[in-house]
Formats: sequence, C-alpha cells, structure tokens
Amino acid sequence: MSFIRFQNVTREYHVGSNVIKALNNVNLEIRQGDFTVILGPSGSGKSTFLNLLGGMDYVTRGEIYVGENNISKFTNKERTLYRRKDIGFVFQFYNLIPTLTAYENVDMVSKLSDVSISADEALEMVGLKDRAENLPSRLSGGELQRVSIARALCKNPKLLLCDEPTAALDSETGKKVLITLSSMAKDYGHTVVLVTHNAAVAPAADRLIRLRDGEVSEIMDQKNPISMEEVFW
Ligand SMILES: Nc1ncnc2c1ncn2[C@@H]1O[C@H](COP(=O)(O)OP(=O)(O)OP(=O)(O)O)[C@@H](O)[C@H]1O
Repeated sequence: MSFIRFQNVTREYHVGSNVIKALNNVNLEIRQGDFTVILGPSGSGKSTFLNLLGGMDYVTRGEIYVGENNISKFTNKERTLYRRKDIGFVFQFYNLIPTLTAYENVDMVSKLSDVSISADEALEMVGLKDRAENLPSRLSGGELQRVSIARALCKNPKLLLCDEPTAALDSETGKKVLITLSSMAKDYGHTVVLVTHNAAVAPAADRLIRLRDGEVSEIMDQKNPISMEEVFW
C-alpha cells in the first residue's frame, strides 16, 4: 500500500525574471516500510523532492499525501509539528553538538519526543552502544553519521529522510552507513528514503526512482533487491 503520494507536484523558484522548475509535474508513490532510493544527477531536483516531503519547503502546485494527511495543505504550525514528530532527517553533515557525548546527543532529542525510543536502544540499533560515552571528536566519520542516524531514529519517526548521507565518507565507511540505513527498513520496518547521485546503491532499493531535469524519468520496483553488503563501488 502506498504511504506517500506525489500528485502533479511542481515546485518553481523565481530568480529575477527567470522561473526555475526544480520539480515539474511529479507523480510517484512510496510504500510503507520500503527502502526507496531517489537517484539523479546534480540539479535534477532530489533535494527539492526531499525538502517538500520533509515539510521544509512547500509546493507551487500539486498535492503531497503522507498517510492520511495532505501535507501540501498544512499550515505553518502543522508543518512544524509534522517535521518535529513524524520526520527523522539524516544529512551529509552530522551537526552533532561537540561538547556532548554520542549518548547525550541522542538522548537530548529522545527527551523532546513523547513517543521516543531510548537513546540506548537507538544507539544499539545502529551498532554503536559500546561507543556511546565518546565525544564526537573521538569518533570516525562513519560513527558520527551513525550517531546522527540514532538521533533521527530515537523519536520513532514515520519517515527517515536521508540526503546524500555518505557524500563526506570514503566508500568503505559509506557502505557501513548504507547497511545501517537499509537495515532500518528491512529489520525495523521504518520507511526510508535515500537521495543520492551514487548509482551503485540502486540494486539494493525496493523501489528506485530516477529524476532528471525535475521530472521522473524512471520508477523501478525490485522484488529481490540485493543486500547492501553486496553493493560494490
Ligand atoms: N531556493 C532555490 N532558489 C532557486 N533555485 C533553486 C533553489 N533550490 C533549488 N533550485 C534549483 O532547482 C534545481 C534543482 O535543485 P536541487 O537542489 O533540488 O537538485 P539536486 O538534484 O538535489 O542537486 P545536487 O545533487 O547538486 O544537490 C536546480 O536547478 C537548482 O539550482
């Protein structure tokens, strides 16, 4: 069953007298519990797509449904609540607080949420329980990104949105982060949307959506995606 539905979604930006169509009449669906990969070259509209889905931006035209809600009709207040409660974000940069340990970085967010899972549990899910007492300066790039995934997970979000989470990592470390993210869908039932320009992860997606020049150029379902461990790049 589809959990997310984009219906004729267009996002235009006005720059001087120019109109840039970052997304142009996009129609697509994403199922609950799937690991979905959004692939496309630079400027194809990937971040715009994720920002609209995450309630950080709003459509020029069209509708976006998430579960029962038409989020494109949300007021600012509803959009803020949606971002705070329903969405876990993972970005290229980790944005951890340098003076707090891994545990404290996660726990801080966990305490803000009423349906949270504990910081211990979230760190366990990403395989970092034994590194919990370290400050960010004592952690590797891949470990830092996994702390940021734990921080996103601890509010038990309906959706985990990841924007180029491995862009700052070497391939081996990046792969460990991707294994963690795909396990969040496969082992824990989270709906995970990963935006990337790295085509190597495509065979591991349940659904692959390609964007080009702001339009959907391909949607492909893979009944038997390979495991992320098998991905090679
Ligand atoms: N706030 C904005 N104002 C004006 N133009 C924008 C804005 N945000 C995005 N764009 C333009 O919209 C198009 C799509 O941008 P977007 O960032 O969504 O692409 P992308 O696929 O994420 O690219 P990248 O991989 O380089 O991050 C680009 O032409 C971009 O310049």
